[in-house]
Amino acid sequence: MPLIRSVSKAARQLLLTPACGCEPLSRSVRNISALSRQVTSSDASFHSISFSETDHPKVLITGGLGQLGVGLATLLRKKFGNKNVILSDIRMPPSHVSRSGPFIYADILDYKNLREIVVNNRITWLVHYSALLSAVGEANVTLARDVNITGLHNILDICAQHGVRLFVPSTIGAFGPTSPRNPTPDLCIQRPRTIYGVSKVHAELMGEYYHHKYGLDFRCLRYPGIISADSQPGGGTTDYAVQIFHDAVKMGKFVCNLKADTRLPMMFIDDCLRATLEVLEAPAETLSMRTYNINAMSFTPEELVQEVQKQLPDLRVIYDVDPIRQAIADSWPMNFDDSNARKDWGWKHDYDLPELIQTMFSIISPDSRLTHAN
Ligand SMILES: NC(=O)c1ccc[n+]([C@@H]2O[C@H](COP(=O)([O-])OP(=O)(O)OC[C@H]3O[C@@H](n4cnc5c(N)ncnc54)[C@H](O)[C@@H]3O)[C@@H](O)[C@H]2O)c1
Ligand SMILES: C[C@@H](O)[C@H](N)C(=O)O
Repeated sequence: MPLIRSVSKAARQLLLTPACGCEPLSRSVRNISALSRQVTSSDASFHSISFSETDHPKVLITGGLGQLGVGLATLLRKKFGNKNVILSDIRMPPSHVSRSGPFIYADILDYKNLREIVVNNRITWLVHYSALLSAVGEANVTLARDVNITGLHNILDICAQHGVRLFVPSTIGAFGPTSPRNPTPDLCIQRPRTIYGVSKVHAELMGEYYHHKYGLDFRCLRYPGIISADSQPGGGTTDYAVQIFHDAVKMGKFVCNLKADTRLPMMFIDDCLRATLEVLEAPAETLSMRTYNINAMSFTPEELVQEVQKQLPDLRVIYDVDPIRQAIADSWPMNFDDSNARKDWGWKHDYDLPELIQTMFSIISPDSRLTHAN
């Protein structure tokens, strides 16, 4: 069985080189042959991997041209070196992204191409950011199902077969109207009402199942709505909390598509990306779970407007509620309980609402423009 031999060799190397950050593969060596996707013996010799050449992980980020990927690549490249972090997406990278480090075309629905990229680049960590977000997903359920569920299956199989540590973000959207909403704990009823939420619960459960069954080193954080100054959100329900800063500065006017009293958990991007690196680096024995809530702040549009108006008192706000986004927001947590993340691997946010406002306005000046990754 050449596949078993090559995986056993990789497992031995992993055990000898813990600095690569990968968990022992003993369980996956026992179980990997049970993986549903058939791997031929010629594939198996192609898979032969060694992590002993480097102390740094070799990272692939899928869906890397969205709101979060470029920022994460910048953070990881500072720590692990430019050539060790590859951004990928199906869109054309803007020139500043191409110049900043390796970029590769990768469609997560193309299993063979994805596997080739992982193998040829000796990937040891994969951050799976490709997804259709909540509002865009409701507008195109079939595509959301393909990208968020079929795409995830490709990622899971490839990572399990090649001993790759896998990070998949989940979301406040993985909860639904029957979940406790204030606060929402890690373990409770999850019955989301969006294809986005359904696909994220599926990702959480499949990742945890592959961890237990095949030893996949799966790590998952449920992000709140993420607020960034220099990258554009990709079509979610929490997008208003980014847009308000730009519209306030450029136009002095903001049209809010959620009701004034809609409370949602939110986080500044720097906290989100640091949490991602921290959980990826956390020793496996500190992780009592594989899927954690992380939290920072929680506010309503009205509260955010009040804070923004302290900086720009002339800002005018109109509420023009989008019923689809409002129904989604009304089914999501108002506050997140992230006590397990704080206890297990020391999670601590840096940005509350005042620091967020100060930082956003220090980046977005009247002369600034949103950086469009597309
Ligand atoms: N931004 C947030 O507020 C937030 C909150 C919670 C969770 N998340 C999760 O974090 C991840 C990244 O979020 P984001 O805001 O950067 O998303 P985004 O929508 O901005 O970017 C997603 C990227 O996926 C890419 N993509 C789509 N189809 C693809 C395919 N077939 N193959 C490869 N790539 C494909 C898109 O081109 C896009 O660049 C997502 O999984 C999202 O669910 C984000
Ligand atoms: C919350 C998160 O998953 C995303 N920003 C959305 O609103 O869809």
